[in-house]
Amino acid sequence: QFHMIKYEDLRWCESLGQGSFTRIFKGSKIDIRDGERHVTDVLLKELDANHKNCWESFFEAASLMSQISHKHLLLVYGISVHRSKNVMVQEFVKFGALDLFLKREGSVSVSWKLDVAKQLASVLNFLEEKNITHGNICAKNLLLAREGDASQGSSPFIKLSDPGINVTMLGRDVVLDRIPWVAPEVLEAPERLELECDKWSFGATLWEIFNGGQAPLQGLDLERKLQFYETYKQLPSSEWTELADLISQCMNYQPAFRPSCRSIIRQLNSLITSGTSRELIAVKKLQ
Ligand SMILES: N#Cc1ccc(Nc2nc(N)cc(-n3ccc(CO)n3)n2)cc1
Repeated sequence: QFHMIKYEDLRWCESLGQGSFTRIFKGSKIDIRDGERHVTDVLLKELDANHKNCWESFFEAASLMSQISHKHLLLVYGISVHRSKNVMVQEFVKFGALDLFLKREGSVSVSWKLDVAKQLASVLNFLEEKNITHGNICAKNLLLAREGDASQGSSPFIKLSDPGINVTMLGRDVVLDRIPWVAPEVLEAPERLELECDKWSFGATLWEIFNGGQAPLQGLDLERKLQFYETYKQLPSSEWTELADLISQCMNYQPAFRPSCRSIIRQLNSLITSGTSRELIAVKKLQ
């Protein structure tokens, strides 16, 4: 179910960092099509050799992404296996991960943030309709294909990345470190990863988007992160009550009480109307 790419058709360029058990590089792939040489920018995601036992899960995650297509789902060109290297070859998304962009950019408009949130909600709705759980929704896995520029009125465009190695394959500490993105019920039973888990993670990701890409509960050690769930805590709420309400609805400790994607999209639409007028009033006050 995968296009196999020949190792010799790939070129590695600079390293771009690492995820859990993976390293990512900018690269290029070379295709010869109708006698012409085509060079395409790609993102090469290498699975650490010492985690070879996860390679099925690594590729399974990617194959999920390549069996369905959606404008906000990252395109996976295929995989390349060569000696001890397992590599996933993805489309290179121009502006990289959203969390780093938000940290770098600092101030993007409320409508920019809501536009990104709505795009994420729409791809989650698409996955929900196919009864597919992503399992690793967070700002780091949202890639920015278009920056969008408020002054030019062009809007951002995001792509949801592959979920990476399945949470059932990860050690407990890695799962604990994913608090507060990982739904509480997944801690108890990782195999019970269900659609509702993505709603919880959506709430944590919305919090990131409206907090400048800062990681929620950053700096808490694993013990304190676990206590956060054991004492049913909520993330610090925004002054914007409607936004805070949506985040806490998504981050409901009872999975069944979390809103449907349609409800999330409806609530985002009403935030967009109230949010942009709030912003206009704020701007008028400044003038
Ligand atoms: N400076 C800079 C810069 C870095 C990366 C890209 N592009 C890109 N393309 C992808 N397909 C995936 C990713 N990822 C980044 C983190 C993860 C974790 O999942 N993925 N980055 C563009 C600019």
